[in-house]
Amino acid sequence: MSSPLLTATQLVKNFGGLTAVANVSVHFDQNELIGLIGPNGAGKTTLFNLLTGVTPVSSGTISLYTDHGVQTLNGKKPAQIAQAGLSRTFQNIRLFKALSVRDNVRIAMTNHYHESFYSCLLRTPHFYRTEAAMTAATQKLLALFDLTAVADQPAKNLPYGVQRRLEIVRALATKPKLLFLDEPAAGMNPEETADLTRLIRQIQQDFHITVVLIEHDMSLVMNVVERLYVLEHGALLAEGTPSEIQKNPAVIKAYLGDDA
Ligand SMILES: Nc1ncnc2c1ncn2[C@@H]1O[C@H](COP(=O)(O)OP(=O)(O)OP(=O)(O)O)[C@@H](O)[C@H]1O
Repeated sequence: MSSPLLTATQLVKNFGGLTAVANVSVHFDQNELIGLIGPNGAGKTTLFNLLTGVTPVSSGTISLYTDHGVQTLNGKKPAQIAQAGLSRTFQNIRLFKALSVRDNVRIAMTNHYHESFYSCLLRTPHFYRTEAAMTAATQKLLALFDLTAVADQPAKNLPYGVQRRLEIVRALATKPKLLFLDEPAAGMNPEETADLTRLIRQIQQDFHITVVLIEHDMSLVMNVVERLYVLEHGALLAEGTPSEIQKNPAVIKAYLGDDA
């Protein structure tokens, strides 16, 4: 029996007269790999923005199941939501381009390692223990995702597909329970997309977290996810396994068209 991780109930987002998300309810269980698909402008990124606190909801509730009971995420800031265990990547790459690969990962980690101002200033034993723990955790992540050889290079020197991989590693460095990936394969060549498919599976196996993926590349989505939500015009059109979605007449009509 799967355990719930996050539920969002009747989410609405209005931008002036436009309803970008219309009464959408979704639930994500622990260790699930979920896809979110839909035509351009369907409301997928807006839904991610609502769930991660980037955009406030017009109405609806977002609840996170934790070891200490159910926590509502409504009204929380992105940093508080990240602290609660939700992490994400964006459609456009957002790295510190001039910093090294290692520093990009290390900075993402600082949210998780708490050090007081005085501890930093006075260089207490606790400060050195935290520094050592961050160095070890950074090295482990870089090794796991095949980035050790480029650890000292500025992020901007990496090929596009590797920059995207680094973004995912940065999101993982915050130790999330739930990872949102917004079109991770956008702009990738077939070889990079195949690498990404392996990477997403590896994250599932090694980190035991829930991954929610927005993706236009149907072969990637259908290959990787266990369950899918389909949005159209801001509303939920369908939910099901990849094979159920591929057979769903409403989805075929609205979205998959001749590709189904
Ligand atoms: N900040 C905003 N202000 C006004 N309208 C917005 C804003 N953000 C999104 N929208 C509108 O909301 C609708 C949904 O946009 P959204 O980006 O969520 O769609 P999407 O499914 O992610 O599309 P795509 O696949 O093209 O990325 C669109 O009509 C978009 O123009």
